[in-house]
Amino acid sequence: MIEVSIIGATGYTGAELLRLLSNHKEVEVKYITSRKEEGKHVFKVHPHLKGIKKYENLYFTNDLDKIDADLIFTATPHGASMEIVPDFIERGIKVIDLSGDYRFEDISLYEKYYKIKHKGLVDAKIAYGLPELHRKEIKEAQLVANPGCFPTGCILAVAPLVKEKIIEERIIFDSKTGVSGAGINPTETTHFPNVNENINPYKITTHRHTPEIEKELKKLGNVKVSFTPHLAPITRGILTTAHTFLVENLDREGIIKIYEKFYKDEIFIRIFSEEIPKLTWVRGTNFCDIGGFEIDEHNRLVIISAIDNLVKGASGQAIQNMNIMFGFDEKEGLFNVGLHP
Ligand SMILES: NC(=O)C1=CN([C@@H]2O[C@H](COP(=O)(O)OP(=O)(O)OC[C@H]3O[C@@H](n4cnc5c(N)ncnc54)[C@H](OP(=O)(O)O)[C@@H]3O)[C@@H](O)[C@H]2O)C=CC1
Ligand SMILES: CC(=O)N[C@@H](CCC(=O)OP(=O)(O)O)C(=O)O
Repeated sequence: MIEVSIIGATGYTGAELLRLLSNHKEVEVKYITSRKEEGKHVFKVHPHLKGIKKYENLYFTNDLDKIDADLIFTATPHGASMEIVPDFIERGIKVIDLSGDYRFEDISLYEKYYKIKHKGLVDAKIAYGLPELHRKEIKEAQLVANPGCFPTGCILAVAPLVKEKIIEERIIFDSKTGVSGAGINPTETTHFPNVNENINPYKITTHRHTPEIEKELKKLGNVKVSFTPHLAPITRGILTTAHTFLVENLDREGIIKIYEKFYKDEIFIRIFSEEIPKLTWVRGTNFCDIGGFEIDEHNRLVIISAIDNLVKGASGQAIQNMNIMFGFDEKEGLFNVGLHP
């Protein structure tokens, strides 16, 4: 049994950590933090958690100096995490950061896209927390940089193709996301009448997840990544359509075999050879469903992936990383089926 604490537990990913950890056999939640809800009981801020026995004595605190645990999740915005994480690292505590602050080995790339000055990486082993590609590093890390939601769906959709070098360098990702990806604070962009009955493209060529996807895929092979996100009138989920171009004449069955082999030991990757993945199949789950595998007459190979942005795209993946870091069963607290329909 380990103790964990959550910084930023009023937000969407913090709340999702609490929801998923309520079922985790190896974890007690010791501290949860908030600046604006200090002193309040967890059930007051998150009434959907009411009745969870292990949270009966859990109150929000804002005293970060007193926080300790075997592991701390920082579910805080980028820029805020780098102010908080170094102190925990110096105190020898393991940390999983859900923001983008520690995802880049090259800080100048971070600064270019996030448009903020980075305070510098910490003196500790840092792993990029995508278990399907970095399980060994995650196991040995003191700090895990949990991947971005879009990068999770995009990278997993094409990793086998890049590794096998059977596609051209250029890959185009078109992703549709649910509004919870934007966090708990409403904005003009997330205002209901602006979202409802619309599909709104945004940051069409400049989204900060583009370099994250590219630098990770470059570890597998040469790629040039183009990425465009769209806000869809749904609460959870990211559906990604990946457009790739085959360099040799391969058939659909051959491609599917490559995916099945690449992901054969991955419990959270489901390959669909016939059906096209749907967001409701993964809603509330840690699965990344992959399908499509159709090839047009110009050798364009289209792959579709579906994840829940709050689970495999954030808090579920963070718990999967925690399970790896502490040697727990990787499925613990995470193996459930989607809220379909
Ligand atoms: N939503 C998603 O689908 C995904 C989000 N992420 C990333 O995870 C992180 C959290 O996202 P999300 O939960 O959506 O964000 P929210 O805006 O919903 O929540 C952020 C939380 O962080 C706390 N917080 C904000 N600033 C500070 C600060 N300076 N110091 C301490 N606490 C602070 C806030 O709590 P309070 O105001 O109560 O103090 C708030 O509850 C972000 O970096 C985000 O980019 C990653 C993948 C997916
Ligand atoms: C709908 C929406 O606004 N989504 C967010 C993704 C948030 C996120 O996951 O950010 P990080 O993974 O980088 O922390 C966006 O496009 O900025």
